[in-house]
Amino acid sequence: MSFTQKLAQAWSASDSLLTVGLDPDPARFPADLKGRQDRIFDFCRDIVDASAPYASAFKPQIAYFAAQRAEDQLEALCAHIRQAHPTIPVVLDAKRGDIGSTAEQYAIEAFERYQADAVTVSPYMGADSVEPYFAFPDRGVFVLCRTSNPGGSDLQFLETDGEPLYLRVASLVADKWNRHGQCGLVVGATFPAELAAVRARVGADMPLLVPGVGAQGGDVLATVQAGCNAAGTGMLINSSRAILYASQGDDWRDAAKAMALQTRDAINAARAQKA
Ligand SMILES: O=c1ccn([C@@H]2O[C@H](COP(=O)(O)O)[C@@H](O)[C@H]2O)c(=O)[nH]1
Repeated sequence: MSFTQKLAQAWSASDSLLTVGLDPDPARFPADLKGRQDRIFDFCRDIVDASAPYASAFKPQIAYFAAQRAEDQLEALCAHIRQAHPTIPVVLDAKRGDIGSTAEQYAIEAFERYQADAVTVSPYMGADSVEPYFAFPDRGVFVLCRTSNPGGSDLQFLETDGEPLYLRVASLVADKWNRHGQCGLVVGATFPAELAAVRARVGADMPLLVPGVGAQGGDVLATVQAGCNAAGTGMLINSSRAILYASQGDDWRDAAKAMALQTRDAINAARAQKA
């Protein structure tokens, strides 16, 4: 089954557009995990299991694992999700971008080592830097377009031939790079007007990975109004820290579960309002 099919089934089966972001920061871990050797895996596994009923995707951010020399725990986590929650796709947030020969290695890392269903990449180095990912046509490739951070405007808003660069990226991906129907775009929830412009540019079918609700303050209703397609889907709305660190007390698993439910319900209330 392709990534796109798996994602469509996950949206439908879970009735959720929530992507739970996995950004494990040991400095913010609850006390009961202190001293455990595999605490990054243990923390993420329990978050995954608690939030899975409300999630249609998981998004581990690779830097949080690599910084702690915990890539083996990321491998184990991806294996756990495949085994315990096989219908929920894993989007590896790696934001890679390099020359083709190196990109081949990054693609192998994402799709063979971690067996991710999809990966995030930077478009900045152009077509040959993303081509190696397309050699895995059953996997998803999310290209950075209009990122959620304020500094994203430094380059993404530059005018090129009368339109901002992020819209050129959206057109390039939709018209040229999406030969296998496997591409998506990353567009921040913190910029709903640009999210609407991207949706209008790429049409209804392209999935948009949308970080920025929760800790970054993006508005859920504005996000859904701007980015959902007519079927009420089309987006992976990501929240990481707001769910992961909903509590640092003994109730952290229940608090994460409750926050995932609350976020899923807020998104669904906005979908109902849009319909
Ligand atoms: O434009 C982007 C692209 C990626 N991210 C990533 O999403 C999460 C957001 O975490 P929160 O705690 O929900 O703010 C994080 O992994 C970022 O690296 C993004 O924020 N913006």
